[in-house]
Amino acid sequence: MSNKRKPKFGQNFLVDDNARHAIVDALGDISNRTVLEIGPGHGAITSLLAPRAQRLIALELDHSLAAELTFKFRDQPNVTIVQGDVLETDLAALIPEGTTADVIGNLPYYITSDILLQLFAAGRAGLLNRAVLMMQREVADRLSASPGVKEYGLLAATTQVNAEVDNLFTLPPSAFNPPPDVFSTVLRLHFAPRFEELQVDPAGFDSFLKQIFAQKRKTLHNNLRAASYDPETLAAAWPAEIPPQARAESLALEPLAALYRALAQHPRGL
Ligand SMILES: C[S@@+](CC[C@H](N)C(=O)[O-])C[C@H]1O[C@@H](n2cnc3c(N)ncnc32)[C@H](O)[C@@H]1O
Repeated sequence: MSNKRKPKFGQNFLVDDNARHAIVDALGDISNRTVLEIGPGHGAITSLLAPRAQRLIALELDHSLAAELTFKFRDQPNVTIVQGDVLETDLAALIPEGTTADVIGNLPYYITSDILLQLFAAGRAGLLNRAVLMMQREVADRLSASPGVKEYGLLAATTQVNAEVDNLFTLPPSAFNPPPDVFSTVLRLHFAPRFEELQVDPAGFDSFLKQIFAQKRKTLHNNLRAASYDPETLAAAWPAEIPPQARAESLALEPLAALYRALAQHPRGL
């Protein structure tokens, strides 16, 4: 079988010099930081990070690119190239104990959501401080959307309960070689899990968010009915601040957390 059409791991390499500087600058002072780079490719960002970071660990799935970078950075002892799948990598094992790391990456777009969930878990474990990530513009818009706008949904709520999000800048396809079909946006995340402040347990609130955002066209009430909450339980627990016909998409995290806490106190009928 020919290898010609084998999918190549979302490889669109950044060729815009201003953009690669802006991405690395967005991480701020990294002179005493451990930085994890996801998908270094040919090293467009890596070569700027190497002289700035105290320690740089770059995770690349593609064997030939990992070999190319290992050779390129062979004389820079603060740089480690790891060949492997980021999603199969235990990030904790890469970060010196008792410290936090920063993450940077022009992400392989086909696994953006999985990488984000992995980073949120590491953020909750207190392993990460901030991340500068490039992703497809539409996905970035969904992560950073506010309640009430059409892009707001499960991805925004999940992101914003784990991190503060800054939408930094957008690049056209021509910034890459080969050019992707989509525009790309760079976001900065500051990992700041809000579970304690919202008085919710992380795993339970995660599941609750999945239930209430399950069907966009349904009201919050009807999504909870579909998730097998009985009407009496919902009536007894419903906070006065949430209109009966509200959709989850129109509500901030605080009222959603209030509803979650109230439901947790009521026996749940089926
Ligand atoms: C969009 S390219 C970015 C390359 C380079 N950072 C740049 O800006 O030019 C994504 C990179 O992620 C790598 N990659 C894809 N899937 C990966 C995975 N599961 N784990 C680690 N790296 C991956 C690809 O091989 C590719 O080098």
